[in-house]
Amino acid sequence: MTQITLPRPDDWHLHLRDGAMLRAVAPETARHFGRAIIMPNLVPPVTTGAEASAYRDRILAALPEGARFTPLMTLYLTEETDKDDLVQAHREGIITAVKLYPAGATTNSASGVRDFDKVRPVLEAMAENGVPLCVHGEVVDADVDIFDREAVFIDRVLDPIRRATPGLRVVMEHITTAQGVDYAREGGPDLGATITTHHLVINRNAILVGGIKPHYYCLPVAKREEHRLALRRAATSGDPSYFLGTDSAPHLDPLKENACGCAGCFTATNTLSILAEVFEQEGALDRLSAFASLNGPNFYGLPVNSDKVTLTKGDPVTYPAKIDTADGPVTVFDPMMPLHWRVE
Ligand SMILES: NC(=O)N[C@@H](CC(=O)O)C(=O)O
Ligand SMILES: [Zn+2]
Ligand SMILES: [Zn+2]
Repeated sequence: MTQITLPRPDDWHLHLRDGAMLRAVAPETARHFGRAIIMPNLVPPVTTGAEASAYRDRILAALPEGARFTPLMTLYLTEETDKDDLVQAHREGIITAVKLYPAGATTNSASGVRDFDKVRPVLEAMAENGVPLCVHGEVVDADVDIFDREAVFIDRVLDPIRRATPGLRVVMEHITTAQGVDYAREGGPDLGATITTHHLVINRNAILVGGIKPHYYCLPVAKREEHRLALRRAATSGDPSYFLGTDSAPHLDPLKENACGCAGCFTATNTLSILAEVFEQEGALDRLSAFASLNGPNFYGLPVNSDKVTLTKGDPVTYPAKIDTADGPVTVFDPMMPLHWRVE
């Protein structure tokens, strides 16, 4: 096969940031994707319907002329979240989902949830009103090894929340483990999971072998090879539980190449070429559309995009090593392999 055509893909987990960074990265996603779930972890976070609406306007203003890209907004869940404002923002179509960050788990998560009992009434209102909860699934307890934080979160936090809140629709964001893959598969129609592009490509060696490679550091941190292989089987299976959420998470290079570097891989620029390469390696090009274009809208109850994208196989594609923002450069994720699929 040298050409594939799919319904225009969507990105069900994306960081666009704000200001100069937003203006630089929004066109990178809008070039290939129809919609994206926009993460609310700005500083300060997007916590109210009014803030989500204003942020959506800033995103639309940052898009190139003629772009057909729809940002799907989220609210950042805090222990102070006003459930009436949340439900109203969802009814009015301002927000598509709500994001749960355990406090301290990742970039800009200090305002996240510490005591899960405090958000129980909000979660119940979300279940009643069909508002999906997107979850960064890692515990932050100092005694839990960073490579175990996702698996422990499933047992200690996620499973109890789901049992206590029947009907709550949950997306396990950026799963990185075989345990995440298994839990998502067995969770029924109210549970889905996003998988990033980079976790299909790298295992934890990418971060540490031959020196510290800050551009491969993200959260949840990449795990052992057996977990990467489980993610590849899941993503390429066609199973409706799994869909693409790139978690493209730009940080300025000086903040990554730093004694305390930020977590996040910036993959918006070359994601579709990487995915086509991965799916071809797995003999699953015919299932790329399920993962990138169909399963996400089906989970969220949205129509599949009506326009198409075509990828053509040929000589290795070129893409910039970095993109420029008015505040400095951002390194594009290097998949450490040639990419042969060009997006037309
Ligand atoms: N994935 C990351 O490593 N970083 C994300 C936050 C997140 O998605 O956890 C970011 O905002 O930079
Ligand atoms: Zn996260
Ligand atoms: Zn993220």
